Amino acid sequence: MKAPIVVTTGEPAGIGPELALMLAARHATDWVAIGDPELLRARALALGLDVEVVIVAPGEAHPGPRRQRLAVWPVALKEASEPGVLSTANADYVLETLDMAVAQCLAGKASAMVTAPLHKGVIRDAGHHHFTGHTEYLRDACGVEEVVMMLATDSALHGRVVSADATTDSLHSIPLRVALATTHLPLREVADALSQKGLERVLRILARDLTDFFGVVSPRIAVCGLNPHAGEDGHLGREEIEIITPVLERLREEGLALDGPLPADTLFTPRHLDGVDAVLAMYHDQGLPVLKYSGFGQAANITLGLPLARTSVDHGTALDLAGHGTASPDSLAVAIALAEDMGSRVAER
Ligand SMILES: NC(=O)C1=CN([C@@H]2O[C@H](COP(=O)(O)OP(=O)(O)OC[C@H]3O[C@@H](n4cnc5c(N)ncnc54)[C@H](O)[C@@H]3O)[C@@H](O)[C@H]2O)C=CC1
Ligand SMILES: NCC(=O)COP(=O)(O)O
Repeated sequence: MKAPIVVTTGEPAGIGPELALMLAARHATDWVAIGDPELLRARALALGLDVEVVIVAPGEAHPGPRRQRLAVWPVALKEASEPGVLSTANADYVLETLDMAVAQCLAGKASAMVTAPLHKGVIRDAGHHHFTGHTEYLRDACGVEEVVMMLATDSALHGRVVSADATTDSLHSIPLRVALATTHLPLREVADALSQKGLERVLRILARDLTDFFGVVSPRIAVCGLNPHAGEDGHLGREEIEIITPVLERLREEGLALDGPLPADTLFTPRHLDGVDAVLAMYHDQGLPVLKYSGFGQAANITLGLPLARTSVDHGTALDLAGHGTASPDSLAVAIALAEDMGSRVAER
């Protein structure tokens, strides 16, 4: 029996639980949700979604795909949850769903994990002061030194090369993969967090996983500078000269195809993206606004460098929409489809 993909349902006050239910209402699903079955039943009832929530023992196989049925490996809420209302009491519940997913993936009982959004702030407020996101939590849970966050628009999930039509003047038609050199940290700490060693590790993971998971044989990666105009020859910052360029030169000697460091403002234009397989941005809000402008709601977030396959949605908890049934489940569907593909490739390597 094939191990199922598991979908952690995320922050119980957010849209995660209802997105899982919406997909189960529309399609015959063969993945297993991890979360509180009573929460899911209550949300289904409130939203008028005709979905039977079936409890399965953790690690056990899916009972078989059928539309309007959602299989769940149960984790109990710490207290009842209202849509849109955060509670620190349920932070440990959210983390327990992740721990179950990791343990079952590493034990071979799950083939990949997909995460619905959690709320980073409420988990920190609950006392997990070092928590910054799934990406870093999974890195530590899996005991690896470095991981890479990459988001990809749906159209960039498969196929060899991100090929921009040079005559296109809109980003909307361009498949994009955007990876980050740093993830969740205050902007004022970004420059200090960049190092030659870290950047080299990130580029090696990115190049390897573009090949392993996306079938790109010799990936070409465009690397952003950190500073305006990529530092303007040192007049607007020295990170390009002291950190980024030496790493790129070293890795080019090994045969990696790396462009840059390039000014980030013009890198994200059709001509510069032509033939590029992924962009490496130096920080979260340098790269992700472009990705989201290009394909918000139709993209997936992938953690590269883990010993398991993990994908996620491209959005957050959307507390403003929770409980209304109006949020789009499309990104979750994209993330699940990608996890299917990645899961089989992780098993091969
Ligand atoms: N993978 C994850 O667990 C992620 C978690 N977050 C967390 O989510 C929380 C809220 O973050 P925000 O920055 O407010 O971003 P957000 O994505 O939750 O909301 C931004 C805007 O997008 C809308 N939106 C989000 N998802 C949507 C969907 N599926 N369909 C339609 N509209 C949607 C929201 O209504 C809101 O107007 C934060 O704690 C953040 O850290 C954010 C991104 C990813
Ligand atoms: N904006 C993407 C993001 O914050 C993803 O966070 P996470 O998957 O590490 O929780």
